[in-house]
Amino acid sequence: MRRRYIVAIWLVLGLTLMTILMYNIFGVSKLSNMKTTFGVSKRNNTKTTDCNCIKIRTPDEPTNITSRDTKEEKMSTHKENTDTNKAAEQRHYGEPGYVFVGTKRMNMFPKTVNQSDLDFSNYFSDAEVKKRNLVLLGGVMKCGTGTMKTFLKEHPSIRDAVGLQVFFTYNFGIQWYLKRLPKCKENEWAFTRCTNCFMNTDSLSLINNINELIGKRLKLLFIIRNPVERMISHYTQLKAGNKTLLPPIGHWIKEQISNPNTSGALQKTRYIDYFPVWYRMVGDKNILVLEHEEFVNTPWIAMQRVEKHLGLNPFFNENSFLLRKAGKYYCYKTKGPQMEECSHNPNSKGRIHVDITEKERTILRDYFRPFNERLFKFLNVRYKWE
Ligand SMILES: Nc1ncnc2c1ncn2[C@@H]1O[C@H](COP(=O)(O)OS(=O)(=O)O)[C@@H](OP(=O)(O)O)[C@H]1O
Repeated sequence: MRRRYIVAIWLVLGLTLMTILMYNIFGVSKLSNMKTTFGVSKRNNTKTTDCNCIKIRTPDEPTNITSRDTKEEKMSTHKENTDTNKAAEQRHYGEPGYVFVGTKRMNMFPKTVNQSDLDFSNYFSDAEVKKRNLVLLGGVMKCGTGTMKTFLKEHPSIRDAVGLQVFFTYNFGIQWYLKRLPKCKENEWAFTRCTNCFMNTDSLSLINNINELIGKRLKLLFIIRNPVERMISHYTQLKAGNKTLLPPIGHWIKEQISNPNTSGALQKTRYIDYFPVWYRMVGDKNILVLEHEEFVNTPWIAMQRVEKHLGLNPFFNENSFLLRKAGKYYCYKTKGPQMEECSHNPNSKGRIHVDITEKERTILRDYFRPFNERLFKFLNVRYKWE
């Protein structure tokens, strides 16, 4: 009899334990939308009842979201543009989420978004939108864009559109961008950079739409660099972030050149493939292309070109910059308590490049020569890139 009681007690205990376990598993499966797909926190795809967040789709987001939402896509560690664009298609506001830019996990969603925020008129009137002057540094990655941003921010007529950096590669809906553009007075410019926009056709169409909305007040800025050096810089950056998987530079170059249409590194460096479409989009007078060597060696000349391009009052001159002893790069000069100082660490950007043989350099040089020739003709310049 006593034995039966003990068995019964064990049964009850067992059943309770099983129920708790089942409940937990069920609960977890309900929350499985917290898993990541395409590097996007799926929390943002859940309905109100599941996670207490609102599913928001802005009018200009693609409509095929639901079919994509159901797919369990494996998260890859390395996301180039194609993947990030796919990711953009299923992005929604809601609880904080994140995206992967390359392998970097970045927070991107505003913490709270009210349903009413969907109403465009909550932000600004049509007339106000037209007051946004935007200057976009559209690339190219590894050509000095970070330093250009540091310098430009010093100009009294430039307003940094902080929240926009890099995000033009994603389609969050046009309001998302417009909302983050600071209001500008007549002679002021909101500035942001988007180094990956250069060869991203989705960015291009998004930017084109924004340009239309702001009354074609968009000016574009690009910095380009000797393609061989840009490739080595690109590889050096990859190497710094991915020490094991990357082949030696010689192999990497061969790999890129045998897959020219899928190599993001080559695409970014074949400048002539993308400039015509940018020029067509904004017209010749709204686009300025600078060259890396000039920017590094005589930043005041490059910055004066930018001022002229934007119709700004002269602010930068040779005296605005400081080259520290044994330093490679100029910085913007400020007055410190005792002496002239740099507004930022000029060595915060710029890596020591990996070694590369002359033969490997020649392979790159030969590959890019015809593209460079076409570019020079297009831009009507000739850089010393050999
Ligand atoms: N102070 C200063 N002045 C002018 N130019 C500078 C400066 N610091 C860095 N650099 C150059 O910028 C290169 C990095 O380019 P980006 O800032 O576009 O890189 S990134 O795309 O944001 O990663 C960087 O490339 P690497 O040296 O190949 O790393 C430099 O050529």
